[in-house]
Amino acid sequence: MDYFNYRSEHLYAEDVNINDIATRYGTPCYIYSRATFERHYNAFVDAAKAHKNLVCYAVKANSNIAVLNILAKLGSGFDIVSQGELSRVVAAGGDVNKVVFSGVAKTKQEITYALELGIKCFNVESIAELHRISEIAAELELIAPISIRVNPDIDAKTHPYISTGLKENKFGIDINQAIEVYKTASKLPGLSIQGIDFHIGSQLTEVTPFLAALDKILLLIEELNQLGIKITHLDVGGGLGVPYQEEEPPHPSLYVDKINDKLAHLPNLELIFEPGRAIAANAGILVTKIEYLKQNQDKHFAIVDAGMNDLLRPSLYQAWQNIIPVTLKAENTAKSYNYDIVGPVCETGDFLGKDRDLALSQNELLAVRSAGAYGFTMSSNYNSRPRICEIMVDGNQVHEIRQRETIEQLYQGECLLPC
Ligand SMILES: Cc1ncc(COP(=O)(O)O)c(C=O)c1O
Ligand SMILES: N[C@@H](CCCC[NH3+])C(=O)O
Repeated sequence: MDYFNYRSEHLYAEDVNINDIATRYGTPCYIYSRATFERHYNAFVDAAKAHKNLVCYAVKANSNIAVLNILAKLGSGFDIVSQGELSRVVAAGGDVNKVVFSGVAKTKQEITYALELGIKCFNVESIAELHRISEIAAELELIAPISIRVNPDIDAKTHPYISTGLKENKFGIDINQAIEVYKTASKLPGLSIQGIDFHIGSQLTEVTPFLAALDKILLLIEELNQLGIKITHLDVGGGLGVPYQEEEPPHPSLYVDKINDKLAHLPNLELIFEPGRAIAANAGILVTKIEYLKQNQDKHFAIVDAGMNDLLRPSLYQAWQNIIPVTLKAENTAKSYNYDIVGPVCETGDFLGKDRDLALSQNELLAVRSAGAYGFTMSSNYNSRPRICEIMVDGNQVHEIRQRETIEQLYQGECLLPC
């Protein structure tokens, strides 16, 4: 089921014509579907019912507080990686008791903030971090709930930049050191061992790497048990992929089922999922206008008003995202060419898509699909371009959930030298 559909020749988000949104709010803009966020979140929760579970949405995928609020209302927990993300969860009315804190570089300030708020768990990524958390907790006379993020050295078979579970990646603690680290944790003041976690990468299109990692982690849990170190939750991270092009990732229910199958002998272990992309990617599109069409030799360019600063994935990972017209043309009204869809930024790598066979005209609108995750959150002001607005469609209602930045906001906080 898709909440972005054509009705006659016009693309709609739920019950709203995309052209109407673009006319009212301008382009480029991100447009999200509330029903899609809810459906994707519920797919995880419904599937996970067989086991005690908590879905902690990965805030980095799409951190708009309206998105977080929609998920919080459904009971979601959150996976965060910074004080900024945690503040967003609080601003969105999220439950801090359902927050897990990942990330390799947690600062003293961030740890203190999270500890005082009373988050569910720190996912610890190094021995040095473990000591830092212990010292801060002891000083504040608080107990920090912790989990060790284990790096299981498993190939996630995804893009190298978004693979996180190999021993050469900076994430987590080497699986061979994990037992020693748990032993240390059990002796340090201010810590309460709660769980074990792993996250092997993003945009995984098969379950096999997850299950291979899980096998290694289950052996570790057994070893911990024998040492008398009890854990109450297992956090399997995020990483489930989505279909951008021809990928066929498993449906969340299949993925969750396969994980549940492996945990049948551990009914009291709470299972935590940290999906980001699988919830947010296909809940959003990026709408952009063609400013100019241009032909150099045999090359056709459609130069659009959105660039790599608005959607970085194609430039950074050579990621393919579908690009479709917002209004379908009657056949034979425009000639189709092989286009590179490029942005306004002064970089050769500034493109949204390459080699797309499309019949295009100046000023028409295009929609880049699957842009709800790692779209706005990775955007920047490069080339002094204001960040664009975000719109949430809810049935036939349209809400501007983030205003387009103004030109003045670009240099807010900057100042001239006194002379
Ligand atoms: C620790 C952690 N959890 C969850 C996620 C979310 O991943 P995804 O969006 O692929 O589900 C990430 C990002 O890769 C992550 O680093
Ligand atoms: N930003 C990446 C995913 C990285 C996930 C964070 N560990 C993407 O757009 O695919």
